[in-house]
Amino acid sequence: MSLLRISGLTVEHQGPGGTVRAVDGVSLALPAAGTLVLLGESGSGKSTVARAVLGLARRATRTSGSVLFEGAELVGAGERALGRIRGRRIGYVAQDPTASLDPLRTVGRQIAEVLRRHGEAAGRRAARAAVPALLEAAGVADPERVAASLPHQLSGGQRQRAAIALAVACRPALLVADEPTTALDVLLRARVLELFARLRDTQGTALLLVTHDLDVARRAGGEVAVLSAGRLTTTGPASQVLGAAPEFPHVPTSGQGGGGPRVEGPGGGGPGGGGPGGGGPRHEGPGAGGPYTATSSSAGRGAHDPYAEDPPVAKEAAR
Ligand SMILES: Nc1ncnc2c1ncn2[C@@H]1O[C@H](COP(=O)(O)OP(=O)(O)OP(=O)(O)O)[C@@H](O)[C@H]1O
Repeated sequence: MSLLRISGLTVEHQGPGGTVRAVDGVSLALPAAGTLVLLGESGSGKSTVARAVLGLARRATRTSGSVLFEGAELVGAGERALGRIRGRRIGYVAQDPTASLDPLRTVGRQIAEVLRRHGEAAGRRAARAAVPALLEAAGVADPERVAASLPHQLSGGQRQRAAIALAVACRPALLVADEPTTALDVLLRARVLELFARLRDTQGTALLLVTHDLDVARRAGGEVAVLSAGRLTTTGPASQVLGAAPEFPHVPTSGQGGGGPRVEGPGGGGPGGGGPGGGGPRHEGPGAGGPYTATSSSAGRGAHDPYAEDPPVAKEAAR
């Protein structure tokens, strides 16, 4: 039995301009301890699939099809049932780490609480003592200071790593990570991918990774599913779908279209420039080849904040 089996998932948003079919008949499977990368340009529907897995349907959204997680149907499930799964069996790292972190409590307190709630550490003192190692494993260089900080006192990269530590503190069976490395520099990006691989190897944590970045998709390994305008165009092992990874470190920078596998459009910025709705549309330059090619119609549609409407639920999901 697959840990996660998505069948014929279709999600439509009703807006003032009419109905947008963000996801159209997507079927995917992820085994326990597996890795599945959802790859696609901005607006292709990646985040919508991730939200459906978390049961984070928005108002004015119609979802059909099936999302089976550990044999339980999540499409149409009630908030109570979803609440038992989110933040316990499924950990969530959002594109924007501020959606996961409570702004009023220190990072250390938030992580310690998850550790206690999930029986990873007995008692307040043991939980607090376990926090720095968890932060360190998520790539935080000075874990004691970060644990004692409020989220706004941290840099964007530190916040993202703290959010990852929080999401994995409950030892979930599945980690859903939506562009978790977009705001990180290339070395931290590699460390986060290593962390995911270690979690898979040591705890059997499966990973559903959402990214627009070909390089991240290659390095994450596992299966890749390419989404374009809400539909799956290709699925298969990363090495087959995307070819071999270039030598590390490889830092795609500007939008000249030559050589590199990922090309930022003008204004897209380098690493760190791709926050929600930030920067220009991201797209592949000429010569990128492969199945992952942007269409100009969908590349410019990502200027919304995908979590703006439901921060409390997103926060709950990360606990
Ligand atoms: N609440 C909403 N109302 C209307 N349309 C929406 C809504 N949320 C998403 N969409 C549309 O659904 C499509 C898919 O959006 P989604 O956020 O899933 O894409 P994405 O591939 O994750 O993009 P990004 O990387 O920019 O987040 C886009 O066309 C988007 O504009």
